Amino acid sequence: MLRAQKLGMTNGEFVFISFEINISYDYIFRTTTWKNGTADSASNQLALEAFRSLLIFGVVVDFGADYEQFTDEVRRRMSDPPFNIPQNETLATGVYVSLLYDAVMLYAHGLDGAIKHGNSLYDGQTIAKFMLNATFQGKSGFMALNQNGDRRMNYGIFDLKNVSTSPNFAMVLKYNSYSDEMIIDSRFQGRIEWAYQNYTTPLDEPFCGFDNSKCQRSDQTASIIGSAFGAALALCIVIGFFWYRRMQYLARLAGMPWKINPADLVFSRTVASCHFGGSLGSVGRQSQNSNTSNALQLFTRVAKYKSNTVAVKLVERTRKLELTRDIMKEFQTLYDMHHNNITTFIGAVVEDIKAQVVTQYCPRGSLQDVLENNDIELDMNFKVSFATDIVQGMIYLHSSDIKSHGNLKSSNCLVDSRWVVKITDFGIPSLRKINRVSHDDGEHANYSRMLWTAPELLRMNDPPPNGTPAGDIYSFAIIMQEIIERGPPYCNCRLTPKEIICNIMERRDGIIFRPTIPDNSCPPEIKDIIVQCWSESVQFRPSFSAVRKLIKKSSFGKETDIMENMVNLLERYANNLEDIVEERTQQLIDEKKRTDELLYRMLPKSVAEQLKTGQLVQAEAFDEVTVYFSDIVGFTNISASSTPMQVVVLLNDLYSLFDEIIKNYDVYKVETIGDAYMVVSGLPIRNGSRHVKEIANMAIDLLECVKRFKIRHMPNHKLKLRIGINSGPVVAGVVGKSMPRYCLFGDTVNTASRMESYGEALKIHISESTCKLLERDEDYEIMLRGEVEIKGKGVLNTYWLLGNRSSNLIETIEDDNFRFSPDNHNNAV
Ligand SMILES: Nc1nc2c(ncn2[C@@H]2O[C@H](COP(=O)(O)OP(=O)(O)OP(=O)(O)O)[C@@H](O)[C@H]2O)c(=O)[nH]1
Ligand SMILES: [Mg+2]
Repeated sequence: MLRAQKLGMTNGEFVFISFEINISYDYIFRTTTWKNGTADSASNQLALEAFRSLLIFGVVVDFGADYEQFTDEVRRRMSDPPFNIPQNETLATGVYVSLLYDAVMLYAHGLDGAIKHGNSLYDGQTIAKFMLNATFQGKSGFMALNQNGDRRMNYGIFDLKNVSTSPNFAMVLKYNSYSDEMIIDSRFQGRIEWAYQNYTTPLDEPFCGFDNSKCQRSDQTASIIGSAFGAALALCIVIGFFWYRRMQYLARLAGMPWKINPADLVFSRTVASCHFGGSLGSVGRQSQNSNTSNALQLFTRVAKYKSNTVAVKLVERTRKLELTRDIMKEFQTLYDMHHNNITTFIGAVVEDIKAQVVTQYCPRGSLQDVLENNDIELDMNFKVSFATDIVQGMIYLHSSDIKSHGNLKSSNCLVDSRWVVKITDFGIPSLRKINRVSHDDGEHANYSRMLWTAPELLRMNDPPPNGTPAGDIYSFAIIMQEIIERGPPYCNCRLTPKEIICNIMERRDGIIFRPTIPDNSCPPEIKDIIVQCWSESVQFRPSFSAVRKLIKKSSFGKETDIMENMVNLLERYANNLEDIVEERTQQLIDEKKRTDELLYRMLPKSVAEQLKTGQLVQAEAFDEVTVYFSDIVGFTNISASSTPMQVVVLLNDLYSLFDEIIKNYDVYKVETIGDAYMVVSGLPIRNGSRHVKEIANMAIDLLECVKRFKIRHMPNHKLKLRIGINSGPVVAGVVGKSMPRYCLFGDTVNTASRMESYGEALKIHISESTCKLLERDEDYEIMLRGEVEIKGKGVLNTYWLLGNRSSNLIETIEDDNFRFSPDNHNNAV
C-alpha cells in the first residue's frame, strides 16, 4: 500500500482489495493490519492513510455455538500421549483446527457414500464424487460443497474504521454464498468509509480508465491526426522536392550547361598511341602503320579548356546533327555523372555534322598503352588494382541511367596521373546510332575491334549501341586477359582477328573459343573469375558487384584500409620509378661515354673537357714538341686505278692500323688529310724531352708496319710511306665554333711537312733540330743526308733516321746515287 501511495494511487480513486483466508471475527477486530511494529510513527501514519483505500475480502468462519466446547475437547486430547501438549497452549486452538476437523469429516462423508454404494475404499475419485453436494454442520461453520467441489462459505468485506481515534478493520458486509444472501450484522460498524472525495463512492472506473487508456485514446487521436498531418506534409515536401528537382533538371536541360563554345577550346597537340583501331565513330586515327600487322596509330587530340588540359574526341556524321531532346538528355546524363573511376565529361561542341566530345585528360594514356610499355613494372597487386578500378567504375555505370557501356575495351580504360583507371567513351547512344562516317580501316582492324564484343552481341544484326550489362562483363574478362598477359586479346593464339571472331561466333562442336591464360600467369581464383565472366551463357556471367566481392575474397582483395592500399600503390610506383630512373641513368652514362669517346677522338681530352664546360680554350705555346707527317707515295696513281670506295677502304685500313699503333706512344694524332697523317708529341700535355723519342720510335714502328701492309684490292702492290719529322716550338689552339678543330701553328709544323714532302719512300726524313735531340741518345742510328734546298727555307742539313738499335733497325733502301729533286719527290715510287 505504501508503494501504491508513492505512485499516487491512494487518493480514493482506486480501491485496493486484498484477500484473506484466515479471518475470524475475533481476529479481525483485534488486528491493526496497517501498523508495522518496527516502523516509526510517521511511516505508520502514512500507512494508515494508504490503508484507507484498502478493502479486505475474506473468508468468514462461523464457529457455531459448540465452538468453545470443541476447542476444550481438542486441548484435552492434545495433552494426552503421544502429543503431550499442555492444555494452556494456544497451539491446539485456532481456525485451522476446525478446518482440519471439517476436512476429515468431509472425507468420512465421501467414504461413507462409497461404502454404502459398495465401491472400493481405495478409489480416491469415487470417494471424492461422494463428497460433492455434501452438507453438514462443521466446526468451521456450515459445510456445503457444490457439484464442482467448491465450498459454499461466508465471505466478508472489511474496511478501516475509526481512523482518527483507534483505527481498525471492521466487517461492513457479509455474504453467504450458500444461501446467496447479504447479511448486515449488528456488530458491523456502519458502512464503507470511502477514501474518495469526502467519503463519496468512487466511480466504478477512474475517469481515464484503470490503465489511463481512456485519456490516452484522446491523446492517440491527437497523435494520429498529428502524424497524418505530418505524413501529408512530408509527402508534400517530397513531391515538392522532386517537382523542384524536375524543374531544375528541365531548366538545366534547356540551359545545356555542357555546351562548349568552340572558341574556348585551344588545341595544342596530339598524343599518339599505337594499337588496333578505335570505334567507327571516332576519327582520331591518322595514319596506318604498314609494318605491324595493320595496327593503327591513333591520336588523342589534346586541348586547353578554361586552363585545363582536356581530351577531345571528334565524332563525325554524314548528316546534320539535330540537337533532339533525346540527345540533350543523353549529354545531360553524362554531364551529371561523377565517379572516381570514370572520366569526367566536361562538355561537347556540337556543330553541323560533327560533335567534339570533351573529357578529362588522362596523361598516362590508355590501359592498353600502359600494358604495352615494358618500362612499367606491374606486379599482381597492381594488376588487381587496375581490375578493381574498372569494376568500381562499371558498377557505377550500370547503376546509372546509362545502364551499360557497350564498348568496353582496354583503350577505353584510361590511366590518370595517380594510376587510377577511369572508364571512358560511354553514353550518348543516339549519337552513336545515327549514321556515322564510315572508316574502313581494313579487315584486320575491323575484326580487331570486335575482340571485346560478347558472342551474343556479335551474332546480332543490330546490336544495341549501349550494349548490355552482360556484354560488358564479357568485355571485362577480355581486358583481364590483357592485364594478366600484358598483351593484346588472344595474344597466345596465332589466328587472325577474323578467324578468332568466326570461331567465337560459330562455336564449333559446342566448344566455345576463348583466350588461353596459362596457369602460372595468375592465381587460380583470379582465373576462375575471368572464366566465369566470359561464360557463353549470359546467365552464368556474374554482375560487376559479384565480381567485386569475388576479388575481395581472393588473396589480392584483402583491402586492409584504403590509405594503406594507397601507400602500397605509391610505394610500388616509386620502386618502379627508381628502377626506371636507374636504368635510364645507366643508358645516359653509356651514351655520354660514347659521345665523350667520339669527342676525345676529335680533340685532346683536356681541350674537350674545357669546351664541354663552356670555357674558352686559349691558344697555348709549347717550347718544344716533335711533329710527324707521313704521306703515301704515289697515292695519286693508286687513286687513279681504284674506285673511290676502294680508296676509302684502303685509307681506313691503313689509318685504323696506324691508330692502333700510335696508342702505344705518348703522342696526339692531330689529323689525317687525305693520305696524309699528322701526329705530334709533347702536347697538349707536355712530356719534357721525351716527345722526340716517342715520335721517332712511333715512326720506325709505322714504317715497319707499312712494309707488311697489304692493299686489299691490290695485293701485289707494295705500299710505301714517306715520313718527315721536325722538332721545335708550336702554338696549339682550337679554331672554329661549329666544327672546332685543334690545330698547331708555327714554323715547326711547316718544316715537318717539308721534311715529309722532301723525303723518300720508306725513309724517315728528320730535320737538324730533331737529329740533335735524338743524338743525345745513342740508340738511334742516324745518317746525314746532306744539304737539301727546301722551298721557303733555303738550304738545310737533313738526316735519315735509320732505326733504333735497342729495337729493330730499319732496312733502308740505300741509294748512294740519290739525287734529291724537289719537283719529282711525289712521283718517287
Ligand atoms: N593519353 C590519353 N590518351 C587518350 C585519352 N583519351 C583517349 N586516349 C587514347 O586516344 C586513342 C584514340 O581514342 P579513340 O578515338 O577513343 O579510339 P579507341 O578508344 O581506340 O576506340 P573507340 O573508343 O571505340 O573510338 C586511344 O588510344 C585512347 O586510349 C586521354 O585522355 N589521354
Ligand atoms: Mg576510345
